[in-house]
Amino acid sequence: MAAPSPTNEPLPTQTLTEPNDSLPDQPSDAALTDDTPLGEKRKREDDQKDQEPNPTNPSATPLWKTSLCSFFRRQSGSCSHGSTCRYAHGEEELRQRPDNTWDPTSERAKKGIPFKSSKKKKGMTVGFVSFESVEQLKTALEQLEGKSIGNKSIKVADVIPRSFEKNIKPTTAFPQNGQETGKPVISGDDGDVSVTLNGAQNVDGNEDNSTVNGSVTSVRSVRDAVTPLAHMAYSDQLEQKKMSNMQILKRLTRNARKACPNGVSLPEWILKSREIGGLPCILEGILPSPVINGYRNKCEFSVGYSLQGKITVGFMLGNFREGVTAVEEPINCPNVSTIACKYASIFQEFLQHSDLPVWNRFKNTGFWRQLTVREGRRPETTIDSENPEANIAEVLLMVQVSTMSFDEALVASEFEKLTQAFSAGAAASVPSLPLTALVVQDHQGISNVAPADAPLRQLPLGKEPDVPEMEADKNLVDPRIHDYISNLKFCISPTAFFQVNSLAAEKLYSLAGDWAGLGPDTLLFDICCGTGTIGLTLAHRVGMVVGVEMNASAISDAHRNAEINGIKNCRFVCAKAEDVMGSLLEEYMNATQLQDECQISEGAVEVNCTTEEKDGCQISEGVVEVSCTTEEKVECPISEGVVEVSSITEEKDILVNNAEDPERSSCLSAADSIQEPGESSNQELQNVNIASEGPREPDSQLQSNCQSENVNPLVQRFKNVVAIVDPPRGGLHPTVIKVIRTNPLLRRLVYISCNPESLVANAIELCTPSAEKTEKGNRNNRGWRNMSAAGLARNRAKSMPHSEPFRPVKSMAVDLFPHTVHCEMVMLLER
Ligand SMILES: C[S@@+](CC[C@H](N)C(=O)[O-])C[C@H]1O[C@@H](n2cnc3c(N)ncnc32)[C@H](O)[C@@H]1O
Repeated sequence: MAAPSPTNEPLPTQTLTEPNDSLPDQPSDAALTDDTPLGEKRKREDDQKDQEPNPTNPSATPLWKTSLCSFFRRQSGSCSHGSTCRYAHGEEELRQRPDNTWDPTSERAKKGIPFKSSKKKKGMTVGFVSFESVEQLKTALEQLEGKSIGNKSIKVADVIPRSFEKNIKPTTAFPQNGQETGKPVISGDDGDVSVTLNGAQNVDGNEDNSTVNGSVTSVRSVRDAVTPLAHMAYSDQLEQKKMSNMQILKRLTRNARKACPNGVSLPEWILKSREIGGLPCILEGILPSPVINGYRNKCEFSVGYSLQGKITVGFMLGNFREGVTAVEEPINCPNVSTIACKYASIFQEFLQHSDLPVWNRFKNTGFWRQLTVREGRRPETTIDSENPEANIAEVLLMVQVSTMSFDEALVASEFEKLTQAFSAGAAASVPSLPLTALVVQDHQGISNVAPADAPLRQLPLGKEPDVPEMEADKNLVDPRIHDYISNLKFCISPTAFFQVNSLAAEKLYSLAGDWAGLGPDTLLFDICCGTGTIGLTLAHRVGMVVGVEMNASAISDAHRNAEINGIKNCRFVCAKAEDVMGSLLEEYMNATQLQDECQISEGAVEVNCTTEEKDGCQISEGVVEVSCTTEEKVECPISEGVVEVSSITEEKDILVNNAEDPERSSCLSAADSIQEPGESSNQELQNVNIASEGPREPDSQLQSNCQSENVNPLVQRFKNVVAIVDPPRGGLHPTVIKVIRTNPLLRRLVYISCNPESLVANAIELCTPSAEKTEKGNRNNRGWRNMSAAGLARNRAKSMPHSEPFRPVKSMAVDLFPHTVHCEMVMLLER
């Protein structure tokens, strides 16, 4: 099969839109496109029920038969609703709308504004309209300008034309692609939407000068799209990020003030915020990245067509939602390494001759979708910021494809050619490029963001001399690369999260550790732990780490990382934090309460173990005698007395010897836990504690945790329970926030965020004082759809169970992403 000509891509021209609410039941292809998810029909039926007219007087419903029925048209004149369908079965039945317009997909509407074809994806506020000629386009512009649908106005905007579309009459250069013809696009859920004519809108919306007749005077470069701050000195970039983070942080104060319930006094931190310009706490500054150029250890390159119409591997100039589909080579993007650029270029060259098509974002068809280049560095004590690439020792390539409906033999042969192309390209490069593993990810979804469980297949790069052919073909080798943070080695599998700027991440983690107030008697929860980086780099500073992560490969990496670095005081749980955090905290806190049950008499404490503990921990006597001094009593908040055990040395030794046996690991903890805090060195602790769990299905994981480690006595030795959370861009799940907020023993929380907006939203819930009487959440309230993240958080804060709020203590930005607007934010919350 030949690669399709770029002209097969529908020509993005101009978007024409209106909000959904003006035409709530729009059944045209705009609303029911090929990508209409399952369940849409049902939705439509529901809509229909809502609007069911009186059959004797259909015109009582103003929208009755004002839109064409797409089912009727698609199914060649049949529709299950028959004559009761509220949509028009054909042009004859079609009625004019109350605003005197016609269904824009109808012939009558088209008579008004001629056009060639249109395209819109469900849920998008923009659509694309193509025209037969410049004249047609001009007419449309004139007629559309200033038009409104309902009470919302139509906006017309350009999309960036690809150069092969420039100065060529669309009628001759771009034959109709045979789909979605003759339909203007109607959509939008938030009011104004744009009509895109032969060009693409700029992300910023103000730099583009592309014109409607297809000649572009200026479009944004890939450098500007990917690294918009690259034109500034690095010190100015830092200043800009600091200022913008300050503005975002101020929202926390404003929103928490707003959300503070009537009759409850404003917390001290809000009152004091006036002294620091409205900030919720001091922003200590911004930590610069140790490396400014070529720092990204992971780049995801899209496959598509350039402005010149050439198959290209690189970055999109904007996003699809904005009508931008052009992909440009990653040249001059200072955050990308030359190694990554070279691999993009090798792949691009390969695609020019491939027999399989590149992915078409409009039609959701094609084969080649994306190339991910992941780099692993050598350990290094001194940072060569001038030449960070000198340290790159390993490269993992992951090519995303959509194999559906392609011939297996053809696919296999293309994969073979791909392997050869990468291997030859890497070897031919001067100096040669590292190439550790090549993986193919099969993904059918609309966007390139594949689910964590999308099938992966490793392509053998060459046969190991001592590996039999069969084995090599079975891809037995684990496709992983390695990187180093804080002198620890990290194993990274293809889909596991790993900070893209490892050297700056090192700074981030150590700052988080410094703020978390760690010590040998600290139990650290590393929530959203990925490959275990935070917990493992801080493990030597705490008694124990419990990491929670939903990505099974990342958890498996975390286990391996603990092992290769000889760290034994970590337990990793593979589950969604919202599913297990409640139980995990309960598990540890329950154990704490057991200690509270200790009876202190004359400085001696008797710890009564439950039968379960006895069985689990093999403390045969069932009673352990401990003694404590008055002074120690004051120091130990858990048992009101620091426990000292004199008679279990032997027991401990036995347990240490069994450290390899996971069944015994909690017993190790038990024995160790009866040590006086600070008595055993942390190293010693590392030698005795092994409590890690392999990746399992998130749901079964929790059960198994609960069953196998009903009460983990290890917690008894911890005075200090701290959480470091590092959630994805969306922030923490509301359940996790609630669990953290309502657990009174969790006094300190370090929040690391790659999106300060979601940090603020989560902090509103964590820091707003409780009302005397908690409001019940209204599940039926659909107003949330239009709420900001902060508004939603304020709303949720009202139904937060009565609990002591946290207060923001300090914050610091850490720049992991030079040349871009992004930056990490760390905030310490205490109560
Ligand atoms: C920003 S990354 C941080 C990873 C890690 N702390 C690090 O620095 O490498 C967020 C991590 O949260 C995980 N994640 C996302 N949603 C989650 C959830 N609901 N429960 C647990 N982990 C989640 C992701 O898989 C990802 O590994």
